[in-house]
Amino acid sequence: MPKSPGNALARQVGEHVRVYIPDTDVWVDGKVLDNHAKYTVELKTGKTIIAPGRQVTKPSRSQSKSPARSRSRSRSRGRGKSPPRTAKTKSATTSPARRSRSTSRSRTTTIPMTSTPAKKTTLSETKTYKIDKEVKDEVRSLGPDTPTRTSARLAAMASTNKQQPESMTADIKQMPRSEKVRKTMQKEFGGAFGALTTMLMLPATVILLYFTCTKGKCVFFKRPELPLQLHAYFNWQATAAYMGWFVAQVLLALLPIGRIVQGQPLRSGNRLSYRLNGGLAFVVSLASLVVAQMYLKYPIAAFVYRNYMQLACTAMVFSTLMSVILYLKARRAANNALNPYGNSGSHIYDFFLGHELNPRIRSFDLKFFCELRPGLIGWVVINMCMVAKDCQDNGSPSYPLLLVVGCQFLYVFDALFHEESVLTTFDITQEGFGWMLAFGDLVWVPFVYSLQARYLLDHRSSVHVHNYALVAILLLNMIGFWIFRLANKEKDTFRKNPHHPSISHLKSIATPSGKRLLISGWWGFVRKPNYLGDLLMAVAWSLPCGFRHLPPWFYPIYFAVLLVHRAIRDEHACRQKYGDAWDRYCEKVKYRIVPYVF
Ligand SMILES: NC(=O)C1=CN([C@@H]2O[C@H](COP(=O)(O)OP(=O)(O)OC[C@H]3O[C@@H](n4cnc5c(N)ncnc54)[C@H](OP(=O)(O)O)[C@@H]3O)[C@@H](O)[C@H]2O)C=CC1
Ligand SMILES: CC(C)=CCC[C@@H](C)[C@H]1CC=C2C3=C(CC[C@@]21C)[C@@]1(C)CC[C@H](O)C(C)(C)[C@@H]1CC3
Repeated sequence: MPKSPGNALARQVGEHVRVYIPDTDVWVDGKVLDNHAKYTVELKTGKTIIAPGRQVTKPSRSQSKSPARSRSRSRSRGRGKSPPRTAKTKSATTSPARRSRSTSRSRTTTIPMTSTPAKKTTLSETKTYKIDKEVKDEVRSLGPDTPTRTSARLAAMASTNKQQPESMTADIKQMPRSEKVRKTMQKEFGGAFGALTTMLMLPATVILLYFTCTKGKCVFFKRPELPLQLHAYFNWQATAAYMGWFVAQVLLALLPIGRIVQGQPLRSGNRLSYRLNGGLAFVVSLASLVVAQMYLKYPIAAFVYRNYMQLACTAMVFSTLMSVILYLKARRAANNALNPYGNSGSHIYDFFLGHELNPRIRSFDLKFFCELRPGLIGWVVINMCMVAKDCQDNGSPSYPLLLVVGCQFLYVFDALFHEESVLTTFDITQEGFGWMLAFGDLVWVPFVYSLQARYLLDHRSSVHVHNYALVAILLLNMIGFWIFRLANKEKDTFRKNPHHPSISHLKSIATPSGKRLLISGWWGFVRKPNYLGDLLMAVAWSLPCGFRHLPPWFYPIYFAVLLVHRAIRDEHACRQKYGDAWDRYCEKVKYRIVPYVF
């Protein structure tokens, strides 16, 4: 590169240039402020950046390659062959995750930036290129302070690209196209033995919780008297009712009403489409049951109360059968559809964790459906049946019961009306659909999460909570809900469109995968702010039950254990995905869920 007299570099002060930022894998526009030894460039965001000559070019020059790549290619094949307005990405990382993929195949993703097909941005991965550490650190340290790392042009397009917001996630993303799913080497949950034990323990817990805490008694530690007759666990009415409920939910989900959106990119590079009509299913299901109970006089509440255990047992058998079918189906699925964490070769372990990631029957996504419909709506139905039963037995429902049912109604209503957010959660993007999730969705959620409501009905006479205390509990629930909702919304919006105006002020860091991590806002407060909000709500739902008995506190205790374990699992997955960028995030945001505690 020709140098100006003295120590000055070729690009003049005041000249508009483009700077290549290694860790971000993008070029950014800026203006030269100083050109001695290294360039000092002012970016459009107002920040300045110090970069060596090899990272700075004229805007007109093709940015289709990283500087190192460009130089080495130009020697052999001539330079600047790619069309202008493209950004070639590369990795300058030394993360273990990255190193392990040392083959560094070149991959290309084409992103529609506007409605004009000619204007496309091409991102692809090139081989690792070395950059002197001092400069890399300088550039890297600028990262967090630079809210928008692509050029202003990309950012402007992104924020106006309303038709295809999801396409914008790809401009910072390198999607592995046809990577083979690796064998699961490290097993979680204690491997096959742990999986088998869990599959026996969880149904036993559902049964024990029911029989140890019913009307008139609630003794968790005493040996329960379990009935030995089959009809205490199964009857045809309950089986028919459960199957009717499930089929009704499938039919509602299949209604050709509601937006179709795309999920996060899969390993194959594709995205799955999902129809969003959970809100409709929720309203229609509840309205139909209310009409049937109140106007048609079907004794639904009494039936659900009386057949609680039989309904739960039917759901257990059903979810287990479904998991067997899912496992058999998964064994015939394409390799890149498999769950990398449930591909160990052990039948028990893979059956438990889910061998396939997103099993579908045509366009009907079974995991997405089960996560939100039969179990979650079923939970509200059971709760409402407890309220109706309380009215029938006592003339009106108690305030503590109304409070708990109201708070949980809000939680489920929120999930169904923000159905799209679920597409960026751990369950949908990374968890296979096996026994654990099927049982969790179809049995655990409706029949364990409704425990507080059933307790408040069965022990109405022994629960006394002052109205002021109820107001304080409501407040706690709303604070939890507020944190939960905002945190989930922040991450969800960021994942769908990192340039969205509502989150453009948030700081984030680049990762070798091309995806960025939020490090300010809620995700800069703790690493799992959504879990914090959820836990506060869990406590608020048990407080109205008082402290006389343990079973109504089962939910927050289990939930704390689940979330701590889940946070650790997710961190492990994130460390694999994001390498040392994840460690930098952990250094910056020290606590996972509760500041100064965990
Ligand atoms: N009621 C219940 O029983 C349960 C409720 N929940 C709730 O479900 C919700 C979803 O939870 P869950 O799916 O476990 O986890 P998250 O919604 O927290 O999703 C985890 C993913 O978010 C991404 N991520 C993590 N940190 C950042 C960051 N700093 N910036 C951007 N993206 C980040 C990562 O995925 P990537 O980078 O690949 O996008 C990570 O794998 C939570 O609100 C939780 O409370 C969860 C379990 C049970
Ligand atoms: C013990 C056991 C069987 C564990 C399985 C865990 C499941 C019960 C939970 C895993 C993640 C869940 C989520 C929700 C419900 C519980 C399960 C299935 C969720 C649908 C609740 C409503 C929220 O708004 C949510 C949509 C964010 C959430 C997603 C995760």
